[in-house]
Amino acid sequence: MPYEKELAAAKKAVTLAARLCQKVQKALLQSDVHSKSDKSPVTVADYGSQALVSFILERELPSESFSLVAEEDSGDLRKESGQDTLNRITELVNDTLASEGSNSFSTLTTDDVLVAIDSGKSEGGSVGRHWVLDPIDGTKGFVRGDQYAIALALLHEGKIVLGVLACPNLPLASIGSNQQHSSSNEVGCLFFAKVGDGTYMQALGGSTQTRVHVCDIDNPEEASFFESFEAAHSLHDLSSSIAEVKLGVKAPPVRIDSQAKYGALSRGDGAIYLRFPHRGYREKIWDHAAGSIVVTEAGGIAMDAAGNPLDFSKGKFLDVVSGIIVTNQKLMPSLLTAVKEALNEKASSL
Ligand SMILES: Nc1ncnc2c1ncn2[C@@H]1O[C@H](COP(=O)(O)O)[C@@H](OP(=O)(O)O)[C@H]1O
Ligand SMILES: [Mg+2]
Ligand SMILES: [Mg+2]
Ligand SMILES: [Mg+2]
Repeated sequence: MPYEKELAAAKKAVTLAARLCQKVQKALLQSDVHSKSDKSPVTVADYGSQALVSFILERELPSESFSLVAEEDSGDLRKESGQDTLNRITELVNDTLASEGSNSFSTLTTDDVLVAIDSGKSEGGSVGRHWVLDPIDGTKGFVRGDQYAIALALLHEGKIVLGVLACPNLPLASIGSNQQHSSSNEVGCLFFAKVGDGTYMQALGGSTQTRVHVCDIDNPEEASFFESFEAAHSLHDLSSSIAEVKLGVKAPPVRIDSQAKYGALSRGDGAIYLRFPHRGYREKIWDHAAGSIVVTEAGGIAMDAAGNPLDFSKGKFLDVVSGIIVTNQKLMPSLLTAVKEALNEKASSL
């Protein structure tokens, strides 16, 4: 089966990175540092997650040439002022590797950690294979104690062929706004997809996997929609005018951070995800690579606001027209029409 060993390595890497992030988030919430706008613990988890994923992928796939496009770089850690942070990251990475329980465990030095982080400097592109990583997507959610994701995808000849999404705080039960209250409050989901093979979900750290599908709603009035929690990341007014006014969606928006939105959509928790960044913002491939294949392999579609497919082959930026929209096959035509109308109205009112 194509990409079988890559998928196994990606799941292992992301699961370990999630363990590191959970530990840091717990300490962060207990120490209340997040309310003091001290960014260092976040940095520690972002860097630690990136170092771990990079290290595990190279270790598990030694025969392949390794290229990684990732969000973070080690610049600040190489400065005098970054020494303490680097020591803390190295300790976290080694503790997490030790918890893996394998015999092949080796202790990493601070230099090893810097090298692992800097493996993420690749520019990607349309030729060859490149891993694409967001070590913590939804950093603001992470600091708040809310949703975040570790998002890893494989780009091959310009197409995303595999994606793994760990969502440590996402309930295993549905979070859609139309859902009945669930008796289970267990959290921690791992979504994964390979091209042509469907999307699966399992409990983070568990082994039983279930195939998931986007919802099959065709009446927008019965749909619900996801958007960013952060209004700075997406125009909430525009989403409301599209979903509520134009499409007649009745349910209130479900606002959560990170690519957990793609994961939730892939299992049918809601029907639509709308993202309209403020003018001038350029999307990055790591913010959508894993999420988009998780949704498309579950039967959904992700496009830009003009109806173009997402093109991950142009380097680290994902250039889109006006925004990103995601839904099932049945709703996409009416969603596209509503989006075009709303964007035209917005343009003519400026
Ligand atoms: N002004 C902006 N507009 C749109 N997206 C932004 C933004 N500033 C940051 N982002 C991106 O939004 C991502 C989080 O998305 P969401 O709002 O869905 O949680 C961030 O990922 P990181 O948290 O990995 O930096 C970041 O890449
Ligand atoms: Mg991100
Ligand atoms: Mg990030
Ligand atoms: Mg970031």
